[in-house]
Amino acid sequence: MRILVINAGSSSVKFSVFDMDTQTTRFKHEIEIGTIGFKATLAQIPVALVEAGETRIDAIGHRVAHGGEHFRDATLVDDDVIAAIEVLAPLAPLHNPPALYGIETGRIYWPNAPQIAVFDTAFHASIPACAHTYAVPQAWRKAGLRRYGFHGTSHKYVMERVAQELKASTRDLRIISCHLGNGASVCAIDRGVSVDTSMGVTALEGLVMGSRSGDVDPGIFGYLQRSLALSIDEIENALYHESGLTALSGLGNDMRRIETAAAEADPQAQLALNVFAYRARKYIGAYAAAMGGCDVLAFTGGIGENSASMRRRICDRLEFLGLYLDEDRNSSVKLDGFAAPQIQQPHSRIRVIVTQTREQWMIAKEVHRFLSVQADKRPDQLPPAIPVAVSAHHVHLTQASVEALFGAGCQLTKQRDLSQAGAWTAVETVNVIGPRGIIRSVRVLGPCRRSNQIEVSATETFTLGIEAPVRISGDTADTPTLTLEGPAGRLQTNGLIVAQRHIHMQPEDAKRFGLADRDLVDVAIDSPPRTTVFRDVAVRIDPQFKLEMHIDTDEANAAAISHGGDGDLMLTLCHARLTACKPVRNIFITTES
Ligand SMILES: Nc1ncnc2c1ncn2[C@@H]1O[C@H](COP(=O)(O)OP(=O)(O)O)[C@@H](O)[C@H]1O
Ligand SMILES: CC(=O)OP(=O)(O)O
Ligand SMILES: [Mg+2]
Repeated sequence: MRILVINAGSSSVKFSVFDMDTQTTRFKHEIEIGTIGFKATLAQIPVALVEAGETRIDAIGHRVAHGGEHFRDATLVDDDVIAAIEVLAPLAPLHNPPALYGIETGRIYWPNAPQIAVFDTAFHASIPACAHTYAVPQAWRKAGLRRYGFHGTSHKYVMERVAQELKASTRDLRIISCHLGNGASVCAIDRGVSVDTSMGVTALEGLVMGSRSGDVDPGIFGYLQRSLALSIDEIENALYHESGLTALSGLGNDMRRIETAAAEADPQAQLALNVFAYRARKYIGAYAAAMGGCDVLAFTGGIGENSASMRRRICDRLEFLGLYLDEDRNSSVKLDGFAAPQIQQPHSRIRVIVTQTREQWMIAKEVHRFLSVQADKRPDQLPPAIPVAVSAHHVHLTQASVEALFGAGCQLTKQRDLSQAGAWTAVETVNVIGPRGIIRSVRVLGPCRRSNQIEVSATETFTLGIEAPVRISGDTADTPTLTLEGPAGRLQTNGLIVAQRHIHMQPEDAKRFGLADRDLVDVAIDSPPRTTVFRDVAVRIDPQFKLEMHIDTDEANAAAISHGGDGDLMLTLCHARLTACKPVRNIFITTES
């Protein structure tokens, strides 16, 4: 299959043709938008392809910057999708209109090729509410005002490439990805998912960019309107087109030119570099705090890839995080092929990696995957129903904790077996104590484990007064600490999680469904009048497992599944079905090779 990918950025249009059978790039080209505008630039694509002999196109992938609330995955473009992208255009005025024009071009020149939109915002759908919510009136938030974030395809590629380079799983890494191009953003990627990013509801927030301001005080709008009599359109236009490096340097948006002028003692150019670097450094510090640490700092985008001196400026004063750049390695970075060199000193706690971004390749992979899933989605292949069980709050304990809570030498007493082989409820219960409140008589599950794990619903984290991460069972690194109380004593322990909804299945089930461990799937539970589709359901595969989906009490309540209150655990209550035979995505994809 040959896929044409069109990536309409704010300063350039990049397009490539990939052969997915051989996993090779057949053709790639980039045109600066410059003064001719995006329409004239995009019109050159068919011409360039014909000249290169690339006339066979089986499918077209489009980078669409803004997908809003609705588009979390690659989507087949039809009239409704075009209309939805148009509606979002005011939130991405530099990006969605060129993407739409690219789609129109595709329809005219390759009318038989399916067109698939891949959204910048999709990778950031995982950002938690505390990071995506603006503290503004509810009516505005209802109207869709929230952090969406952009450059998601690029940040996702950086995550995968970094993990591959370090021979690590993305689930073990906290990555801060800096995409520094004409548009620029930073992303905090915590164990495989985006948890914060510097761009917001529009691609105007965050870092200083080529011609965009990045963060400003929202108070300036009223001030500029009243004091300088500027209209909203004038203010917005200036923030998009006449700000950033262009405004600070007075030399335009080209970082090379600004660096040259700064070296020749131009004070405006020097200020531009300092403001750019300072803002980036500030976000890196903030995201290290957001993730409780950082393992990798990655640079990509035209500036991140090419400007050793900007990387140096940004990393200066990050030594307190344990980040020590190696000056020689930094200044001798060569990104031939798919190189991803490490440029930190040997004793640096944080690895610093530079890599070219590969947005077009990522989009081609998404398109290919999307079309393969479509091909497999025949109704007769839909898998059978999956039993659903609801887990109430419960704890898993180590033997040492059992003794601390119930007395020296105490062993848990089995109450009854649970549906998953080897798991049982114990007679014992504990009180779970947080800074704000207590959950009493929480059931202990056996057998003992290697670490303590306390599973509560998101609602109950408010009772406790502690914020808990959504995690797959067993993944308790860096989880909050609280107090457990038993008849023989109290114990401070970490391990508080809200369990990620998941499906247990055997390898044979997985094969039948075409799924791999840790794939994320969409699952529908038909429970009228509150039929619910759960997304981000993790697949867990083990020969010991029995096919069963587990949700918590909050999720059961949302889907109107009656589960007999907080005490009951794991009774099969209803059935769910996968909405497709293929994963939506995998939580911890590490390599593309
Ligand atoms: N060798 C270099 N040194 C410094 N900056 C560079 C270099 N090469 C490219 N850049 C900068 O990269 C930016 C463009 O980045 P790019 O990622 O290609 O843009 P876009 O966001 O349009 O995709 C420009 O500011 C350009 O000056
Ligand atoms: C979202 C954005 O700013 O993209 P680009 O860097 O391609 O302009
Ligand atoms: Mg870019």
